[in-house]
Amino acid sequence: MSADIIDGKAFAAALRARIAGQVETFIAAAGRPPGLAVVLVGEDPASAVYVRSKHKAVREAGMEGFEYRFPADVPEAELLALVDRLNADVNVDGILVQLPLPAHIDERIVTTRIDPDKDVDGFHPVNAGRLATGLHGFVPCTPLGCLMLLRDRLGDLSGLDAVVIGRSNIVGKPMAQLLIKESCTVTVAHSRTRDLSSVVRRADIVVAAVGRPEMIRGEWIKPGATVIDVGINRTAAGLVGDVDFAGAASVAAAITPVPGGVGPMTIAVLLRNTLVSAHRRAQVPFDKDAL
Ligand SMILES: NC(=O)C1=CN([C@@H]2O[C@H](COP(=O)(O)OP(=O)(O)OC[C@H]3O[C@@H](n4cnc5c(N)ncnc54)[C@H](OP(=O)(O)O)[C@@H]3O)[C@@H](O)[C@H]2O)C=CC1
Ligand SMILES: Nc1nc(=O)c2c([nH]1)NC[C@@H]1CN(c3ccc(C(=O)N[C@@H](CCC(=O)O)C(=O)O)cc3)C=[N+]21
Ligand SMILES: [Mg+2]
Repeated sequence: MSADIIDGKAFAAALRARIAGQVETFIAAAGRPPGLAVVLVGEDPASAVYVRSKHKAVREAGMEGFEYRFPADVPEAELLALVDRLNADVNVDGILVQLPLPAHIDERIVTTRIDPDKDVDGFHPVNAGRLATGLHGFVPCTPLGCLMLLRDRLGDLSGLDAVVIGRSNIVGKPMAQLLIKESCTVTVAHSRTRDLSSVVRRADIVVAAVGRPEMIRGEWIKPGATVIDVGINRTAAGLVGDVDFAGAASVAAAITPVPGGVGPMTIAVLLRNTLVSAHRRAQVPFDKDAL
């Protein structure tokens, strides 16, 4: 193995410590803590684990967490009524409805009901549009976390060839938007891409967000590339990413592990977005780029 391992867990811990410091300053100025509401529908064990670790991180940062749980068969209208109440609650700066939702609930309707200025997930179409057009708004946590790791590692990304594998609204598309903004030459691959290995082969930056265990092979990676593995796959062998880690690590310059790479960044950026939201809503000045 020759690649450096990008320690997302350590980077996220340092970011969370800086956030905790800024939370104290915010409380002194605003007289209340930043508040994040997390809504969980159903009993999916993986979702329950994420929600618990989000909550722990919220409290450790000195923020206030509001947690709501519904049974899997909750009517959509009841969920929307909660979103309306949270939109109106002055102590709530951020609202996160854990996805996926049960099949009888339309995720688009729920996501679109959240006030875009409390949408710390960055999933509302208004925030997607803001990102696409260069306006201020919330950027989805996972892609922004990936970008922070890339900038920390590579500095200026301009002119680099980047390939994003996956085109979901929550990871692939916003990741591509961020890399375009960084002046990378961006290719977005997906299930209909022909000859994925050749597409990956030319990339200086590979971001894998597919949801298929170890499908991005080490032999596809250009020597010296930086590999960001977003995938979280539970297999008999344990938690693995979308990248063949051992194979890729023998040719890449740097690679994120799973676990301990992108996942912890997602949670740290969620806290960051909530802190930014609190400052905006309370009209307390804040330099988010200094975090
Ligand atoms: N670490 C973290 O914080 C997070 C991790 N994740 C993980 O990231 C992964 C992706 O998540 P998400 O974007 O929500 O997933 P989706 O299932 O929404 O999207 C998967 C994407 O991968 C593409 N794809 C599927 N099969 C192939 C293939 N054989 N070749 C090329 N592309 C393919 C799909 O293409 P098409 O559009 O054509 O169907 C689609 O665009 C998952 O493992 C998920 O668990 C997700 C969010 C946060
Ligand atoms: N509204 C919404 N917002 C989300 O941001 C959201 C969501 N729904 N639904 C599910 C996905 C997935 N996601 C992860 C968060 C943290 C880890 C994480 O902390 N992973 C650790 C440990 C993983 C483990 O042990 O299970 C790691 O990779 O090291 C992973 C994945 C957020 N998501
Ligand atoms: Mg659904």
